[in-house]
Amino acid sequence: MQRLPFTKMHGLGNSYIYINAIETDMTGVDLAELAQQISNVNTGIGSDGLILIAPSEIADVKMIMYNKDGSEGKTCGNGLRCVAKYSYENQLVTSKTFAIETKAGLVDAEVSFIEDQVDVVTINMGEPLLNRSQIPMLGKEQEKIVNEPFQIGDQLLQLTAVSMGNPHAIFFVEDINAAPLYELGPIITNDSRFPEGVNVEFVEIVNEREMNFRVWERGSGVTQACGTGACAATVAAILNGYAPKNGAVTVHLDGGDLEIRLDQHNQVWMTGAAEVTATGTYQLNR
Ligand SMILES: N[C@H](CCC[C@H](N)C(=O)O)C(=O)O
Repeated sequence: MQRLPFTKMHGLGNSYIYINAIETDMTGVDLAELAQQISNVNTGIGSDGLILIAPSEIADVKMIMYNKDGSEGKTCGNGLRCVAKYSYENQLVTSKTFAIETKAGLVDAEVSFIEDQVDVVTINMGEPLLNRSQIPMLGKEQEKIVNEPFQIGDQLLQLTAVSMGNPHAIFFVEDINAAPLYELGPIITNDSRFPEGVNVEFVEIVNEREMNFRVWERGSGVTQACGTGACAATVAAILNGYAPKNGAVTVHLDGGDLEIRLDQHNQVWMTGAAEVTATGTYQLNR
């Protein structure tokens, strides 16, 4: 019976079970299966998925991320903030700025403190990808998908698609509380026009500096927050003229607020909280 030390952490309620794979040998463990098991709120610990903090040859640490359904994600904004917090507080890194490797590439993290605890983390999430082939999305229309008609069943929506290393379909609505999140989220996330699936976001513009946001995540369903989604939604708002370029936007997610900024070098910066919920040991092979 293998016992796995874990830390449960969340970014605005978007929680994952984190395993330090630098100290715990995960060789031979089926990570997709483990993600499904450990995420189960009844027979597991309960989370939106599994994240390993692993050795990296090109950065200070590596994040390996799985959604609740066992699908592997290429990157995860809330996960990156928690990986940064854990890495600093557990001496995996010594500087307060360091690099994290993901399947979508390298990101730079900076941790800031209240007393000796990491309270807020800023991540440079890199450059948004806008071309149809980069999302990826099928179709022969124009390369960038900005306010494009998107027929789903008997409803015609306006789609803006952005990749932050993972795919996001953003729909602007008048009232976030009336957004068809549970009706259309599970349908759009598996729509064949997105060959790798897609994270689905509904966004209500409050003003040019604020937006309300809800998400149906690829592989996890409705979560309390989605960091890459908040980045993608901010880029989409700028593309549609709802927010100023190089502006800072406060994104109000179900679980709290993220500060997102697109700088003059086309880099997307995300700042927000990262919190530890619990530590313990998980019994594998049950
Ligand atoms: N479901 C996403 C990964 C997690 C993203 C989200 N939790 C975040 O904070 O960015 C995907 O399959 O692309």
